[in-house]
Amino acid sequence: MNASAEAIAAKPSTVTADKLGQDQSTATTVGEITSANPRMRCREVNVWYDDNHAIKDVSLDIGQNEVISMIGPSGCGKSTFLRCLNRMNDTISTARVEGSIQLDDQEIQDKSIDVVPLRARVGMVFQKPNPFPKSIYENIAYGPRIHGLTNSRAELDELVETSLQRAGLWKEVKDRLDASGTSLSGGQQQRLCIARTLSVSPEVILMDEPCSALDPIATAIIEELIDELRAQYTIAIVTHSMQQAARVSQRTAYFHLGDLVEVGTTDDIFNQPQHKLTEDYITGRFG
Ligand SMILES: Nc1ncnc2c1ncn2[C@@H]1O[C@H](COP(=O)(O)OP(=O)(O)OP(=O)(O)O)[C@@H](O)[C@H]1O
Repeated sequence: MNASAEAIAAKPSTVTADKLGQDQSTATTVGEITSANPRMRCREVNVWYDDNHAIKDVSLDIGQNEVISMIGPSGCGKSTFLRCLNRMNDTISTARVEGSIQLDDQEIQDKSIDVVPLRARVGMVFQKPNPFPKSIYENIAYGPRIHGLTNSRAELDELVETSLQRAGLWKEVKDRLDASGTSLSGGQQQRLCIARTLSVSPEVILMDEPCSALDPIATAIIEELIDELRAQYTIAIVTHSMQQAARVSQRTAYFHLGDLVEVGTTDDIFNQPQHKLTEDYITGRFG
C-alpha cells in the first residue's frame, strides 16, 4: 500500500450534518471529506435517474496526486458519482445532477462549460477496453488532433510516443504502430486506452473498474501503472476489489445506497473502519 496518506486530510472538517430529511436517509459521512490539496471539490451532490435517488448529498474532495478508491456494494452509486466528475451523466437522458462540483475552483456543472475540453481535463478509462477500430497510432493521435495540441507531424509522433511510454506500452508496440488497436491483448488494449487518455494532457483520470475484464498479470501491470501515474495526475478509481483498493489507493470512500458512508485513509478504512456499515462490508458480512 502507498504511504502518503498523511499528506492528505490535514484540515479538520469532518462532515457531521445529519441528513435525515427529504428521503429518510439516516446517513452521515464519517471521516475527512476534505483534502489538503484538493483538485476537485464536490459539495452536496445529488443524482437522480427519474425518481431513483442514486447519490444523496455527497461531499468529497479529490486531492492532487492521490489515488482515491470508491468501494461499496453493487448499485450503491460508485459509478454514478464517478461520472459526475466529468459530466458523463449528461449522456444519460433520465439523469439529473445537483450540487457543486469544482475542478480547480471552476464549477463544472455550469451550463457554459464545454464538456469536450472538460473531458480532456478529466479523462475516463472504462471497465471494458474500448480502443477505436483504428491503428494503434491513430488511437492516440485522434485526441490531440481534435484538440489542436500539436503543430506538425513530428510533434504528433512525439506525443504518441510519450503517451505510449507513460502508459507502459511503447516497447510492446513501437514496431507495429500501424496495427489495429483491437489486435492487442485485453491488458494492452486497456493500456492503449490509458495512453489515449494521457495524450490530451488530463489533470484528473477517472477509472471505472479498469481491471475487471483483465487477468491477474494484466491487472498487476495496470495497478503498477496507476501507482506511477499518481506522481503526475489525480486518479479516482471505482473497484469491486477491496484488495485492489488497498493496493493502489491512498484514500478510500465507502458508498452504501447512494450515501457516502465513510471516507478516510485506505489504511484506516481497512484496518479501523468507524462506521458499522463499512466494517460489515470490509469484513465480508455483506456486499
Ligand atoms: N443509466 C442508468 N439509468 C437508470 N438508472 C441507473 C443508470 N445507471 C445506474 N442507475 C441506477 O443508479 C443506482 C446506482 O448505480 P451505479 O451503477 O452508479 O452503482 P454502482 O455502485 O457503480 O454499481 P455496480 O458496482 O454494480 O457497478 C442503481 O440503483 C442503478 O440501478
